Amino acid sequence: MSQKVLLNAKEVSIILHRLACQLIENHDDFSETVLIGIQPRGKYLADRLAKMLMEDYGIKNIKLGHLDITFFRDDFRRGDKPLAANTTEIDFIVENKNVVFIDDVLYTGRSIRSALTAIQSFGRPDNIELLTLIDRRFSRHLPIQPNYKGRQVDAIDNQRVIVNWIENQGEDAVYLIDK
Ligand SMILES: O=P(O)(O)OC[C@H]1O[C@H](OP(=O)(O)OP(=O)(O)O)[C@H](O)[C@@H]1O
Ligand SMILES: O=c1cc[nH]c(=O)[nH]1
Repeated sequence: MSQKVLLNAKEVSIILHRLACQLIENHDDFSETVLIGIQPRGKYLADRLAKMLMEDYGIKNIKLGHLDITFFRDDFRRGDKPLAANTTEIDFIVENKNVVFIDDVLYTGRSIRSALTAIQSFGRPDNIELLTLIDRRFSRHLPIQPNYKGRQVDAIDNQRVIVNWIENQGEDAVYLIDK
């Protein structure tokens, strides 16, 4: 299996700081904004960005949640994937808020489509944006695009982008692998 490093730890760090600054540019003190990490892998990126916003940029009271999309996927009853639900943790109101979905990779857009349905149970946000570390462009099945992206990647269908975080894999790095 061949493997190529797309981003090393230093590059991930630079990109995370840029994304944090772009969020601040658009969301000011975040008083009307909530960050939602899409489970399972968007959680790591969302947690990291929230920590950075608070500790490195002095933003107080970031509202951070995690959204499980398992039962909202369009392949849910098809048996295409083993079922492994995660937790949803949203202990604030999303009604009339600016919601920022956060995920590590945007590929077909189907996960984000599921998230758009799942969030409806929590109210009607004013608007929803999408932040992704990796945008696999030219791969979309749905008209969904990121508002904030770390790096655009061209990859073919039998390749996969893998995002590792210190918190789960012991390193910050992004790889492109041949499946
Ligand atoms: O835009 P999409 O095609 O939905 O792919 C993006 C999703 O894929 C990954 O999750 P996961 O590995 O759980 O899902 P996957 O098996 O569909 O790639 C990743 O963390 C995104 O959530
Ligand atoms: O390359 C891809 C495609 C979907 N999801 C991932 O995590 N990586």
